[in-house]
Amino acid sequence: MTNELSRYRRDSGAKIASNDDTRRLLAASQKLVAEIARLTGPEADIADRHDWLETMMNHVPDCIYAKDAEGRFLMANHATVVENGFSSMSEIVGKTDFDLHPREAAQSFFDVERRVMETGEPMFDIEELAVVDRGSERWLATSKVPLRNKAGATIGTVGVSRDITQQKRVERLLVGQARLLEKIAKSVSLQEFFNELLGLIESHLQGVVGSVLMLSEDGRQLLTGAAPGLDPAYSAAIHGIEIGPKVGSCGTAAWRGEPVFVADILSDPLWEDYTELVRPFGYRSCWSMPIRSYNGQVLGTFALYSPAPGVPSEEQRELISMAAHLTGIAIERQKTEERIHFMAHHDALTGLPNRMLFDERVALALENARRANQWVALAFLDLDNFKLINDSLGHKAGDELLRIVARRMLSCVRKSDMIVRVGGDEFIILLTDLPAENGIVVPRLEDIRREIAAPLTIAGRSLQVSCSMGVVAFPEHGTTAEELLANADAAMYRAKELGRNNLQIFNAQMAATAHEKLRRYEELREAVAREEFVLHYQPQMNLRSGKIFAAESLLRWQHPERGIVAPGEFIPLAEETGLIVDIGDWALNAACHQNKAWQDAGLPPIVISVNVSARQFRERDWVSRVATALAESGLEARYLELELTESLIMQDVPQAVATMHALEALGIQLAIDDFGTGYSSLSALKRFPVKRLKIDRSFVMDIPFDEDDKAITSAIISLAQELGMEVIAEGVETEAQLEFLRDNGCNEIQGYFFSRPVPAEGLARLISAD
Ligand SMILES: Nc1nc2c(ncn2[C@@H]2O[C@H](COP(=O)(O)O[C@H]3[C@@H](O)[C@H](n4cnc5c(=O)[nH]c(N)nc54)O[C@@H]3COP(=O)(O)O)[C@@H](O)[C@H]2O)c(=O)[nH]1
Repeated sequence: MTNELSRYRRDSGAKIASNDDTRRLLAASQKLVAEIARLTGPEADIADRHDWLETMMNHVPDCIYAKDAEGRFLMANHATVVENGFSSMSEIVGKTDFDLHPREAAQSFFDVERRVMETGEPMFDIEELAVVDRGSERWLATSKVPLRNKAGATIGTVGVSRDITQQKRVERLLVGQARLLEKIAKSVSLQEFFNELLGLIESHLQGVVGSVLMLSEDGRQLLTGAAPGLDPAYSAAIHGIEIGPKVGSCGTAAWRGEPVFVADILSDPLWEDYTELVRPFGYRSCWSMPIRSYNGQVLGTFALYSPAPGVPSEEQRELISMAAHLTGIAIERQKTEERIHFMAHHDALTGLPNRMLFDERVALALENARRANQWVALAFLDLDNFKLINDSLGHKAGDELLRIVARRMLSCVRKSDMIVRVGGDEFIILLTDLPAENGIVVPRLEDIRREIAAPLTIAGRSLQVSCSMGVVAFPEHGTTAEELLANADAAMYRAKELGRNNLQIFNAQMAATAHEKLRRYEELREAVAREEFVLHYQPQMNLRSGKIFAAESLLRWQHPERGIVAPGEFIPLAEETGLIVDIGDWALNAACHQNKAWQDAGLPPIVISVNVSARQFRERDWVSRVATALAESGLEARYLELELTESLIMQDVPQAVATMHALEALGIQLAIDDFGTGYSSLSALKRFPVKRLKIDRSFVMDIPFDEDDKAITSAIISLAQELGMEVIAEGVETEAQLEFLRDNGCNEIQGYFFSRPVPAEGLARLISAD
């Protein structure tokens, strides 16, 4: 051991197994034992054997030594002599570790030797951490075996110590790397990761300090990520430095996108402009490596500073490279997580916060307002006629409109406020930090309405959109987010009822209306559960044959107290709440079963038509539900017709066409209901696999008096004929209407003129009488 050894620390106990090298050395030391016995015994004169043994021992780079029972050196090889600062063995013989080392270290060596002597058992590979002056460490693997005389009595120990510092450093580095990767996997903060990484590198390469600098969002500046070992004043001085072709090591490395290893800061031209800045801190060399993303984009720099001039060794280069690589992974990982978090909390189309983020923030906003005795305003906003724009100008235009509206709203609020897209064309506006007084909220929300209503151009068309708002204020209209949202919804409903394009502040009457709506919903939900429905049937007549060829099934609610309730009273609520899906399923199944029952009863077969709502049609398994209804009832598909409205189809034409083809493939007939009231494009119409157009009652109603209605009706009849479709007129109440329709080529009619909708038995009578 060298004179530099100032402190020794025993790190671990003995290991039972030894490695091959140790075994080899122990074998050699056994020979030494024998030789010592010989040298100290009566036959101490075999000089030749002594010579070769000494040569062998002195060429071994490890320390080999023998001590007596009191720990006095009996002999030591050349490595031991030199390590302890002597030049010949005679200088060390007779000395103990207490003469050579600090007491604590000497005691620990002696304790091991005493244990070996007492137990008679060797101890292998005791790892000892030796800390030398100036803090550098050395690791030793020491093995000690008992030294016995001829009679077998233990008279001391033989020891072998080898330097395993390099192996230990590599091990520690590998463990450190694994721990860093684990930290990346566990998504620890970047700060924690950087500090751990720099700690690892700095402990491995003593005398250097590291820094991680991150490139700013705009890619122009370097910002300090972590540099715990650098002088804080220096870190502060380079924070925000603009990258460039001659900006020290890091600024240049980030600019060039390649490593920049500067051997002498004080003379290198890259540091020319910064020598005065760095000089007081004493850094002389700086080796910087760009940190890159998976796709090669520069994210920052990893650098090592040393007080000594020079270029990095191969090992140092490898470490810098490894550190920059791991840092890149950690930064990318964090960016990915931030992106995922952002996507989960924001609307992809507008970039606005979504409902999830709103739910997370609103409770906090209310709590803050409560504590500060402030108000919070919450408004539901719905664009008027958005669907019309979306359907007529296409989804791309609709998306563009939503983005413009989002931008306009954002321009009217403060950073602390929140605009949330909750879906479709619905938004929530959350205004916070409001003084507790009336008269502030409405003007600010009216500003938003005005801004939204400003003219705009989309898809080459000039447009103006209005919106409706329902507004509540905390704490006046509710104290919890749920209560406020429900009341804002009620106010919004009222705004729509009043013809849209207005703002309504919540009031008690709205609460009553909302409660009534909720009550009606609950009642309808129970009606669905109890199947309190019945179908009535309205016959459809062919004027040429004079026979009923089909009947439209029309739903009625058999209310336990109110008796038969017309669909107009509950279908809108069912559609709004989604209950229509279950109700529609019930109606479809009931109609199929009834038609099959009529056929089984021997009545002439007719087609039964069933109304389909948009919500039903959008169900992913809708086609298979229809197939199931047919299979379960046993009705042949050709006796079922589904009535789809124009607006339903136009909501998503490609999807609707695909679903219609799937239904057609089942063998079902399709009809477009209320034709003429929607806005089917004629080019789209010819792609629809539709058998029949139903002229809406509103056109038939005023025939023969209204010239426009007559013109529209005859145009629809001609269109159907051109497209090879059947055409039926509904709502036919008079002979004059019937004559007009017949004269214009429409031979299928439905209406009170022939029959009102009737219960199943009534229709059976009509068909049998036919
Ligand atoms: N999704 C579902 N919607 C359904 C279902 N059943 C009905 N409905 C929808 O309710 C609307 C109103 O139906 P209803 O009150 O039964 O009115 C129908 C007829 O009674 C009425 N009609 C028929 N002929 C005449 C007439 O000569 N004059 C006149 N004033 N009214 C008449 O028209 C309604 C049928 O219209 P349409 O469906 O457009 O053919 C109804 O419109 C359905 O949308 C259901 O099961 N599911």
